[in-house]
Amino acid sequence: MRLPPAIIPHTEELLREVLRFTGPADVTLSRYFRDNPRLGSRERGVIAEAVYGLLRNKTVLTNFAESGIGPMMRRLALLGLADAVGAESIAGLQEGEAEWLERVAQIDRTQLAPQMRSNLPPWLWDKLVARMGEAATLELADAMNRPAPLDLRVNTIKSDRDTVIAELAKAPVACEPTPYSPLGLRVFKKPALQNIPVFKEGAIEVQDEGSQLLAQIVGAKRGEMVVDFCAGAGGKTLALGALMRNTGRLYAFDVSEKRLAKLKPRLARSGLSNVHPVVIAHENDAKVKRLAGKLDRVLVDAPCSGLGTLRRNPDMKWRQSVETLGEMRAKQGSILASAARLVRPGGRLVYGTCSILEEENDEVIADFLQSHPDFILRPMSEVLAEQKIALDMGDYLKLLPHLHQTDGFFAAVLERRAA
Ligand SMILES: C[S@@+](CC[C@H](N)C(=O)[O-])C[C@H]1O[C@@H](n2cnc3c(N)ncnc32)[C@H](O)[C@@H]1O
Repeated sequence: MRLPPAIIPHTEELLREVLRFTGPADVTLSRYFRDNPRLGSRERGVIAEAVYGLLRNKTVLTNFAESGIGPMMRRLALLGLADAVGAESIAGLQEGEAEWLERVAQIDRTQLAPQMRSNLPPWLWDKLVARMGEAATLELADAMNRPAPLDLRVNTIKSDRDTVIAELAKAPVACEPTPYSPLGLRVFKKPALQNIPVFKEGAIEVQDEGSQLLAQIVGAKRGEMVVDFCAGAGGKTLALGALMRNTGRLYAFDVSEKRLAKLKPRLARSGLSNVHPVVIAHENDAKVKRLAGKLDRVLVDAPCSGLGTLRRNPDMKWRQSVETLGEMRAKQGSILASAARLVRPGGRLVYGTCSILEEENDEVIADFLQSHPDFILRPMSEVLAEQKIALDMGDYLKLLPHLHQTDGFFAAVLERRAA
């Protein structure tokens, strides 16, 4: 079925805003749809797919757009829409546009130069190729250019994985257990979860399998004192609280009151009562210092470039640069150093990011270990064995979309030497 012609100017206008990269694309999209309430759900879906497709394949599509006619933003909108729904579904094309889209559709994209095909910015392409070679970088880029499946985590305070699979089947939602996380389910079609009883009852939460694993390797146990230092909207906090069986004390710190506020309704659904959200002004806040040396486990899910989450946030690759990475790294080091003071002798500090870059990962840990001789690295292979997670890793957890079908994640487990 053909789409209404107004889809083209709407996509064009939205792209104009999104491609300024002044804020996250998903925020710009939500605002645009709020401001244009007459757009139906099908139209919104198509426009979003076109915009996200354009962000994913910007290098290739910008190159194709050069051969077209008419204003550049319209050409980009048409290419995004043609990739999303096929040129034959677009109504309101002007003279020559259908033929041009037909010519573009004939191009064999696998024959394009590797860097163009990767749709990565040159600085990122160069960095990844230097580390992993061209073939692996292309595989990684291809995997990051495909939308992520929907992963769920079963909340063991409320249910278990088998029960949830059976309950979802009634909805009906087909899913399968995730390969590595013992609590994960992968759903291939994206249902409206809000109306499904197991979601309303708090038995499931949306969480990428990689993110579930990061919470799992913290190894938080019943009755412990734990801090989630960068809790945000609480994805990992909720997983940690359940792993602690709703006992002990789990502090959820964040500098963003807005993000922590989003944790509240999730907490209410989860049935957890061991979580204490605390807004801090910065990583050296007095509220942090008061807990020095008292914690069994501290998780630092650090603010990062987000380059491991390109499947969901393809705009990140265009919003980051070598300069923003440098700023991020300084912040990460400072947060990790402050969080380390909370850990009791023998306690553990877990550092994680959703970045695939060594600058934000291995290098932050190397710097930390050099300046903190009272901490040692616990090899990830050992930590995973403790948690009975069948993943083959060395010193660190390094999850990659093309190898593990998760977002890109990094994690290191550090232990404070016993006094
Ligand atoms: C990767 S996100 C956390 C995601 C969250 N843990 C989850 O699983 O949903 C990083 C968080 O760090 C917070 N942050 C930034 N600077 C911080 C600081 N100095 N101290 C504590 N949190 C900080 C940000 O507000 C953001 O919510």
